[in-house]
Amino acid sequence: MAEEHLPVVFDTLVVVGPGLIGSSVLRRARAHGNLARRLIAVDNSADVCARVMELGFADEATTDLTAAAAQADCVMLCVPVGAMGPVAAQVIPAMKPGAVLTDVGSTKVSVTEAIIPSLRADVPYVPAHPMAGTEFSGPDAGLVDLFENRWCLLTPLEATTPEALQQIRALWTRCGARLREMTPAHHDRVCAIVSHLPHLLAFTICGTADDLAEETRSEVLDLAASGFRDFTRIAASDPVMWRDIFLANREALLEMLGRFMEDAQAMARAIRWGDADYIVNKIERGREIRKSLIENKQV
Ligand SMILES: NC(=O)c1ccc[n+]([C@@H]2O[C@H](COP(=O)([O-])OP(=O)(O)OC[C@H]3O[C@@H](n4cnc5c(N)ncnc54)[C@H](O)[C@@H]3O)[C@@H](O)[C@H]2O)c1
Ligand SMILES: O=C(O)C(=O)C[C@]1(C(=O)O)C=C[C@@H](O)C=C1
Repeated sequence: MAEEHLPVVFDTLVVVGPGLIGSSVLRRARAHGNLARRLIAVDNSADVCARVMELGFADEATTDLTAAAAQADCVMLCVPVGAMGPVAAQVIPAMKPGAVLTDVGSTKVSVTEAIIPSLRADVPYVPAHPMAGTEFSGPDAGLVDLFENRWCLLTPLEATTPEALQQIRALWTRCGARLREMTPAHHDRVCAIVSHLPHLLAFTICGTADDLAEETRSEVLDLAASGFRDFTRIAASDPVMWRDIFLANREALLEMLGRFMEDAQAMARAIRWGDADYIVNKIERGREIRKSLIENKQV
């Protein structure tokens, strides 16, 4: 059967936090009609709720979290990772028996540990993380095809029933994503290197260049060419989201930063001693990685 003719995965889908990720799911659900029949957005900002209604990608937008949760067949938490635990503690007691809880948090150990204490035996929980995004945030930033061909990582737990896992798999597949399952700890190590460390480097290099510009009272940043500009795109990301991610994935991120600093030292040594082979080998590995991402349609 063609995807658009499939029965909906959920009757009522409640998205808490209709920002970049939440509003992209809602836009996709609205456009394709095969995720859910009724779409409710919940946000603690009345301005965001008003904007959601203007943009028209939900049937209802409300600040009343528990009233919305009581109507849900699925609640998807799309708030910053530091808010997941407190929001889940409010949502779960209000949910119908059998309704599914899921989240999209960028870290999985901290988020699952924050949610598990509030879980009920009759509310299955499926942790998920779509590996897609931009540097923008808020309800205007969402894109209907944000998840097309991107990975969505699932970290099922004891509290994940096979039926709920199937439903969340179907939801992300219908958003266009490819799926992988792994443990929360493995997820956090992988994301520390492919997502969290690159952001840390981008924030840091922008700060270093800005300090230099101030010290030398010169035009350093005016002359930024595209190498530096590529760092500034991710450095423009949301401070609350990234503060929460860095603090939530502290151990894995510090481990990857340590490894990176050792490798950067090795590069410094090769430059100092004129070890051209070392330098060329590193650059060639970088080119290979870029090529394989392009082949995998991840660029
Ligand atoms: N931005 C990305 O690239 C990306 C990618 C994958 C996953 N994620 C994860 O998705 C989640 C959302 O990220 P985003 O980029 O969509 O953020 P966003 O800032 O665009 O949206 C978050 C929304 O949550 C609302 N919110 C915050 N606290 C709330 C609370 N306590 N109750 C109700 N609403 C609340 C905000 O008002 C905002 O509308 C985060 O956990 C993030 O780690 C982000
Ligand atoms: O493309 C970007 O701008 C992103 O930052 C997206 C990105 C990433 O690092 O790849 C950021 C955080 C996520 O949890 C998943 C995806």
